[in-house]
Amino acid sequence: MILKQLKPISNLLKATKFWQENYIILREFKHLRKVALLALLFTLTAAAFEGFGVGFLLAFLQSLTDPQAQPIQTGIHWFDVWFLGINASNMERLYRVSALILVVTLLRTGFTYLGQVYSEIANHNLADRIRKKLFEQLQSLSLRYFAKTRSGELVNSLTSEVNQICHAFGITSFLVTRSSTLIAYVISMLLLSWQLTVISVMLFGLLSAAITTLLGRVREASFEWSKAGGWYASVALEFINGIRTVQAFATQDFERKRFYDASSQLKKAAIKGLAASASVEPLAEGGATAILVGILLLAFATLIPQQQIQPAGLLTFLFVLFRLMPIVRQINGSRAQISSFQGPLSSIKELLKTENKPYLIDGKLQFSGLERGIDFVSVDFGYDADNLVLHNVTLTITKGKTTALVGASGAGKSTLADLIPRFYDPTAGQILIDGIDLREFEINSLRRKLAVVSQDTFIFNASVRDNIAYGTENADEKAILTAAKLANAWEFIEELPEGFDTQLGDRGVRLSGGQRQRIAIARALLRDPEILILDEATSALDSVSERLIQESLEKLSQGRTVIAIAHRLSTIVRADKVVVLEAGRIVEQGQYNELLEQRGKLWKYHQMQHELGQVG
Ligand SMILES: Nc1ncnc2c1ncn2[C@@H]1O[C@H](COP(=O)(O)OP(=O)(O)OP(=O)(O)O)[C@@H](O)[C@H]1O
Repeated sequence: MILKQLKPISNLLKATKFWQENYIILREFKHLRKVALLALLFTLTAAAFEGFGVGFLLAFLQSLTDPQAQPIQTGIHWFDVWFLGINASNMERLYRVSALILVVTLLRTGFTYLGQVYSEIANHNLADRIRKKLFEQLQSLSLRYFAKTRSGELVNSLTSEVNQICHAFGITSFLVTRSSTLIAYVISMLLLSWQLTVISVMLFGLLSAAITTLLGRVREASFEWSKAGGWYASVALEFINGIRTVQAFATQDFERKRFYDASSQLKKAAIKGLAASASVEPLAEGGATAILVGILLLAFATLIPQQQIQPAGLLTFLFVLFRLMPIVRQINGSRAQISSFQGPLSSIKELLKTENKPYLIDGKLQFSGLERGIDFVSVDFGYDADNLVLHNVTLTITKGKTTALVGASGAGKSTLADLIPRFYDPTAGQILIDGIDLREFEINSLRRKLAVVSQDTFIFNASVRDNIAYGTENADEKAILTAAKLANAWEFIEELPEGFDTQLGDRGVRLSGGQRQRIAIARALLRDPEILILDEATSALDSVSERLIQESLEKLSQGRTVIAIAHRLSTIVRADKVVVLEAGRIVEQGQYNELLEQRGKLWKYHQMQHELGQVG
């Protein structure tokens, strides 16, 4: 009901520049409107009590300074008789008004507390919603986006910048609280002396304009600060993730310099931002004090001699003005803080925007299984528009057969394989599954039938069991054990301190390359995929590990459609089809022995590896 009546106000708000610039975040308030409205209601009630308090204070001061004067009245008869005691003695009035001041103060502080609590609830709910929105956004983006964006910047936005935004909205609601108190005070001041109020408002207006100029500098500094924060997080993350390489290449000094530079830049940007933001409050306070003194002198020189204001009125006016000063200071301080959050706010808004990001548009068809095969028809692909990595690739991957991709490093083998789970979409041409364009299938229904095994499989910070069962819902213990055994992983899992319960990843045991691969194979076996993409390990494994992995891969491949990226030809001798890629083009395809007989590209690779002793 109330919400409907607020519609014209919300329409007006939507027309403002502020709304249009911050729409992407403000729209989240739609889900928090009840809490936000309660916060506003409590805040306004607290401000109203602040105004009543001033009125009662005037009555109190009048009883003290001028007992003979006509008592101050509200015009509400029962209230004036019962609460203000207009018919009672001066002492009695003093007691009643004192009690009223006490009650009003208690109510004011109570409502201020409720206002603050509810606005904090709104802020934290907002931060929670934004964090989840960012997560959804990142999950729906194509891998193209991640290839171009620094992970440190993303981590910085997801952690520190979201918190800063939450803080910014906390400050905004504080600003609303203080502004409504300010309005209550200005109304009380107007009732006490409109002349003094007009002069005060004009002077404070001038002060505010001066401060606004200063806030421009704060805003600018905040952008630099946010940029430096993102860069620092990137450097820190790279240093931690690359610690092995750093140590192996003895590049500690280089990394130290990079880290120190990023940290110093962050320090400089932070100091610059804070110095600009901190200069606002002293300026506001100095200006406000000068205004207060000026008004005091003016009142004594003109209004009191002309009897335009009584001493009790002037005292109350000055009391209000005195209480107003910290409020004006706080309002300006909050404005400065809000300006300093413009940098993070703009990063988050940028991240939430949808129009400038690559998405994979989901299809509608459910993929229920492969019937014939996958066809690449004149497929071109480039990570960026003017740099094609695959050129005119036409290829058939037949159901139940193994298709091996061979070629020099950088030829485009992994890129070609990445198009099948739709990590990327072709720049031109089509990929057909049983004659239907891949893009028509719902992505997850397709990916559920597919598994990728590569050496850089991500091991999660979880138990061995959970790592194997990752991506397979409701996997039972027996199936996990069978998968681990078939993948030849059980032997080393058994040796781990807590077997299946051993924690892996960040905080747990680190696995060797071969062990990681066997976990990946077990994960894929449990998933029981129809289509299997095998990206063979490039690093040399010892002959025992290699034999174990080869053996488990053969078990995994049985009865499935396999796309194998091979570096050592020995692993694909038995493939049904071999596709040779060179600089993104298919240069040969056919059966292994037939291609060897043609003495073309595959034969050359074969010869080279034969010399190295990698094929028989
Ligand atoms: N995320 C990416 N962003 C931009 N370019 C990329 C990306 N990944 C790969 N490339 C480029 O695409 C080309 C093909 O790379 P791809 O990884 O497909 O080759 P590959 O044949 O699998 O190589 P390798 O055998 O070394 O794994 C390379 O020139 C590479 O630099």
